[in-house]
Amino acid sequence: MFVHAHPDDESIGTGATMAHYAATGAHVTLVTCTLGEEGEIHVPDLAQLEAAQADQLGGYRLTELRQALAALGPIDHRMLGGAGRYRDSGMMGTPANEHKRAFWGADLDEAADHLLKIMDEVRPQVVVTYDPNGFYGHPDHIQAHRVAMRASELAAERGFGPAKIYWTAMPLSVLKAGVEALRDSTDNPFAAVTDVSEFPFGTPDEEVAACIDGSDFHDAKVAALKAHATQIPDTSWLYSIAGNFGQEFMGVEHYTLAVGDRGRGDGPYGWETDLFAGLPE
Ligand SMILES: CC(=O)N[C@H]1[C@@H](O[C@@H]2[C@H](O)[C@H](O)[C@@H](O)[C@H](O)[C@H]2O)O[C@H](CO)[C@@H](O)[C@@H]1O
Ligand SMILES: [Zn+2]
Repeated sequence: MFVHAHPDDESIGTGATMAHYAATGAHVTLVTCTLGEEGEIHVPDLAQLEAAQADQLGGYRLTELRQALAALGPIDHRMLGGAGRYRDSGMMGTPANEHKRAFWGADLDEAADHLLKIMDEVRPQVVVTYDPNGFYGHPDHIQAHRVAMRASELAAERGFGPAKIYWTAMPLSVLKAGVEALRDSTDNPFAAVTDVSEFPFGTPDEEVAACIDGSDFHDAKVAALKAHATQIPDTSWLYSIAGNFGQEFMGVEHYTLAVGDRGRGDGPYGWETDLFAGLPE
């Protein structure tokens, strides 16, 4: 089960992992917490859907999300509390944080109860969400982390908690390699970056627990990103990295292990190659 904040996060952060496990026949559930109503719009013809005008972007992003999931494989998709229950809170400190339905202001136990109901039905062995900083500090990502962890705690009290909980992560070695790979690129989005510590994310390699190689699903992930056209323009840094550093960046996704026991792993830090490592077959 993947718990994500907005339509597009599932593809950007865990698209290759989701496609990998969907292809193995695992039951992959995605829970999306908001419709992304406050997002930018990189498709000029749709500019008037923005929150300040028609305020229809959320509904449109749900169609983008469904198209993205079709590219990733059979995915059981749920909206937390039903579509429209929680609203995209906007970037930290913006007025949208105060909207009466903003996810950032949601009652934690009420939101966790919505997720608990899905967990009781699906009984996930593994849950994937963000770290306490929401990977990069977005309020909806931080709240998604809190709701996922609270629901998992309540599920465990009821005897159906997940055996393992992972948080998305970007190893510093991969960040460094990505910045280096783009250094001579004409459209280097990170040209101003002098040190990877400037990024709001990045995990020391020794703290990473799992590296899921979904390179076989690189194209599926790119197709899913393309589906999110209002958020990810063709000029996005995501694609420039794909061109210069694609397989490693786009097809391989990393995680820290927040709950559960690590299974057998590879390499200098014993990174698991399977999120189900160590669980009974
Ligand atoms: C990947 C992700 O979480 N995207 C969020 C994020 O989008 C950012 C936002 O539009 C910001 O204004 C841009 O400068 C930045 O480039 C975007 O990544 O926040 C949006 C508003 O909450 C959200 O809709 C989007 O899914
Ligand atoms: Zn997001």
